[in-house]
Amino acid sequence: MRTALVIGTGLIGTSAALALSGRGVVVHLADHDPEQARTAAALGAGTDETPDGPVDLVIVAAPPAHVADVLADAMRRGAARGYIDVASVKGGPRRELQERGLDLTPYIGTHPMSGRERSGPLAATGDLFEGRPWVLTPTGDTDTEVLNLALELVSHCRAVPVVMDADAHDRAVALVSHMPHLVSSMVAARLEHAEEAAVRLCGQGIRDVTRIAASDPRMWIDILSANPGPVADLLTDFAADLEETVRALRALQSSDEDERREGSTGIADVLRRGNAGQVRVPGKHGSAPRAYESVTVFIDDQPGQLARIFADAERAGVNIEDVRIEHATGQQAGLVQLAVDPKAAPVLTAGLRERGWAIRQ
Ligand SMILES: NC(=O)C1=CN([C@@H]2O[C@H](COP(=O)(O)OP(=O)(O)OC[C@H]3O[C@@H](n4cnc5c(N)ncnc54)[C@H](O)[C@@H]3O)[C@@H](O)[C@H]2O)C=CC1
Ligand SMILES: O=C(O)C(=O)Cc1ccc(O)cc1
Repeated sequence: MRTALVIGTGLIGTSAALALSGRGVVVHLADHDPEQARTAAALGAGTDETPDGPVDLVIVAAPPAHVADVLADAMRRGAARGYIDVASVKGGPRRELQERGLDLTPYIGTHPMSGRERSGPLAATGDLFEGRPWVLTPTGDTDTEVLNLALELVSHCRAVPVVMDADAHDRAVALVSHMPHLVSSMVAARLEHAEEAAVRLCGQGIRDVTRIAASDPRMWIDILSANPGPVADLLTDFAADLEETVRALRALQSSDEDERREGSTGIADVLRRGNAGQVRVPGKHGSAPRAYESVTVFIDDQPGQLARIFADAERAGVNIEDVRIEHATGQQAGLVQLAVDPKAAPVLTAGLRERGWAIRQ
């Protein structure tokens, strides 16, 4: 691929453009708000000048509700050899294009499974898609040359291509992204009017559960409007679980011992099923999940602390698989949790202690 045109230069479009530009592809940037394209160009994602002739690949990164319009317009004016979009839903845009009677052989619906809570070009990074799945939904009619262009894009972004049927994709993302997003929002919504004294106690658990609730509601209204059926089906099952759980908790309040036992069984059941689902979440690089052991180190909130811990871990010959930081409420201090291979945990603990670090037992 030598040239590309990104239409919609927000978070996703600009991130893809940065990755392509970094690999020597000439990238043109367009947005219905020219200021966004100018910003993306200023960040080094390409040029906001209109291409002279057809480019190799058009990448449409506008909100889902606009994708079919933007694609249809680009296809009608013969803007490229191949066309893709990156919208978070895949069935709707394809059907809309079909209804317009367009030749869909040069089109592939795609979806990079990577994002951030922030929108716009200023939130973009060229490494956003690294190691993440990038779903491609070609059909039997898709032009092979276009599939190759899409695969080249995925490879330039260092993402992992995953081929799926468009509707199967929409059911899958309802399960792993859209439904969890709403549940996160509903948990976070409980905090809106909560007392300050309660909110101050927030720890890592609620931070994890509510992180994605910080996202831009406009984008999520678009996403959910394009995939309402599968999400509503999943929330119906979720509501049944909620009802069961409330019933079990009420039973735990009973003075009757049998009822309390039943309540306890009900709660144990939901927690056990949660464990069984959680272990299916893929580990890093999309591999099968691995059980790591956590070594927790106390740090002061000062420059250079993390760099020193990492250097000391290297001296101990231990590979850090993952890392998270828990900030202590109201103190300039925190806890760094280093996830390591279980066999390496005692080695790391001893190595860090030797170099003066305080390790949580
Ligand atoms: N935000 C995320 O985490 C992810 C989003 N996506 C998908 O990527 C697409 C873009 O999302 P973001 O980059 O997050 O949004 P964004 O809000 O950061 O950027 C969207 C851009 O599209 C432009 N735009 C809107 N209507 C347009 C039109 N008719 N023609 C040209 N440009 C138009 C906007 O001005 C804006 O610059 C969406 O379809 C979304 O579903 C895919 C994966 C992850
Ligand atoms: O939901 C997730 O897993 C995210 O991390 C962010 C995200 C949001 C929207 C998408 O279309 C894809 C990914």
